[in-house]
Amino acid sequence: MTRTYDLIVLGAGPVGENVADYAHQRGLSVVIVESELVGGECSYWACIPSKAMLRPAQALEGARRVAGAAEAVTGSLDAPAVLKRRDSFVHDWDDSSQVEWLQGAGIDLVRGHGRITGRRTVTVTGSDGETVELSATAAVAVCTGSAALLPDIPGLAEVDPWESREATGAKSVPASLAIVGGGVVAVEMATAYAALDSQVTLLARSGLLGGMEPFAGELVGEQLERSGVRIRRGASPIGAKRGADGVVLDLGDGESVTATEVLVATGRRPRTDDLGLDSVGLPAGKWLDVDDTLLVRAETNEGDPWLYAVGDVNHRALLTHQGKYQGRAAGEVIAARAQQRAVDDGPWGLHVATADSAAVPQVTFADPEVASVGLTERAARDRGIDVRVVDYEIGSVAGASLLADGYAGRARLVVDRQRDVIVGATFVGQDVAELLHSATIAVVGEVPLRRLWHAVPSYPTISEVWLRLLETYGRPEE
Ligand SMILES: Cc1cc2nc3c(=O)[nH]c(=O)nc-3n(C[C@H](O)[C@H](O)[C@H](O)COP(=O)(O)OP(=O)(O)OC[C@H]3O[C@@H](n4cnc5c(N)ncnc54)[C@H](O)[C@@H]3O)c2cc1C
Ligand SMILES: NC(=O)c1ccc[n+]([C@@H]2O[C@H](COP(=O)([O-])OP(=O)(O)OC[C@H]3O[C@@H](n4cnc5c(N)ncnc54)[C@H](O)[C@@H]3O)[C@@H](O)[C@H]2O)c1
Repeated sequence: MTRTYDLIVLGAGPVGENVADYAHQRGLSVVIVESELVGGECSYWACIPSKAMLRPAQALEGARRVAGAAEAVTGSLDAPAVLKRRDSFVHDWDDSSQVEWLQGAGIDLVRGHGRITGRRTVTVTGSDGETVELSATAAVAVCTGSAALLPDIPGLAEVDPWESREATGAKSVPASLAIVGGGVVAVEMATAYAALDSQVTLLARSGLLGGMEPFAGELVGEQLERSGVRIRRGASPIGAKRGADGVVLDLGDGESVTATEVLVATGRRPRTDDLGLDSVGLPAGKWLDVDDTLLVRAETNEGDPWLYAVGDVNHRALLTHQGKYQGRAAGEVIAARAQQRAVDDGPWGLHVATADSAAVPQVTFADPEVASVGLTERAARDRGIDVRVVDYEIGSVAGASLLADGYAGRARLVVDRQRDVIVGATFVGQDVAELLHSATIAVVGEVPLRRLWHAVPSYPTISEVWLRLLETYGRPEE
């Protein structure tokens, strides 16, 4: 028998949960389909366990940088205790509390692998092979996320490399770890494992943290090297094999790297390969291209929109908070269209994810932290914006020097001169993560610099860097 709902959500990661919740709050009946754990990658194998592993290192380093406290720190991290605390944050990979939340929110759950079988229909195959047929009156939202992408390097798959799941879920710390990649996963895991006393080698083909302001990768790289990480810039393996001493990566220039384990952190692929997309004329294994209302741009939606893609799977911004933001818009717009209410789909409307292209915030939890929002200088210039950039050394701010002896960090504002507004901001330094939302509000709110002079930062906090940046930019003309 087919079960009918207004909305079927495929994937109960953070994004699917938000689509389901917001649509349900507007009166739609909703079923969510999950093949693994309710809470998704973020809760069990990504954001939460990685940050739980990084926080003890950050606390320890924080104390080491304050004379008086530093003398009280006599040892290194207790790896089993760090991993035990990580386990508590992922509830030992048990999703009962999140299932309880779904029940409380009035959302039905069907466990199993969902496949689209035609317009508004889905078949779910459970782990016992039993199937459940679902049909939607309004929409199907694909929120199936992404998985690690393994590059086509001869021998790599055969050495059973770690992907992000193994790195965030490890039960012990390998004596040495080679990391392929120089992006966020590579940098965060290098930080965590180096602090846990693993000998880490980073193979960063195109440097560190590409796509961010160049000084972010430079400052993070310098600190990683100070903490004992070997960084091989421009290096990428051309072959891999497992020997008696661990994995041997051939760098192709006569050199090789040997490590107990190798972590491959070279990006993501969409989880659309076994989703039945061909039944509605879409190719398998590709990112799903969407408009600002998260509606898939495809023939199947012409005249009768029903298929949405939200979160990582649409490749707009592979971040939990940004996917959840999309999820709120998608849940609302699906309900509005189902109830024939007006759709507010102009820029910054209730039913769109405008910030995806203008103001994506991200914190990389390395040492130093990298907190950025909006456009880098380069991206702003590429968009033809009349840009002026101001930089300031955060260590010169009283709040920063009190926070840590010898505080090192830098802030940058990217200003659109014509409109007198900030289009991008980057802060690199210890404990700058919580500073980021002020910049996000300035970018999204398009607050004129002239007005920002009236936003007075408290003394003595790191926020005073805002004032220093404005002073560096210059007081407005009368
Ligand atoms: C190591 C690591 C650390 C990260 N840290 C951060 C961070 O600190 N901050 C941040 O913002 N982002 C972080 N990210 C990114 C973040 O994890 C993703 O952006 C986020 O998980 C995307 O959410 P989602 O709901 O789109 O997908 P997912 O979280 O991947 O959830 C998708 C769900 O769909 C289910 N599913 C897939 N196919 C099917 C199917 N056919 N049927 C039924 N269910 C299906 C999956 O089992 C999964 O539960 C990190 C990523 C990694 C890899
Ligand atoms: N704190 C956070 O917000 C956080 C943390 C982790 C991950 N994430 C998200 O997860 C996503 C995935 O992160 P990621 O680090 O895996 O991907 P990424 O796209 O950020 O970085 C991939 C890196 O791998 C390198 N690379 C690609 N192919 C390679 C090859 N064949 N050989 C050597 N190097 C190669 C690239 O040059 C790049 O440096 C990101 O989009 C990120 O936003 C966010």
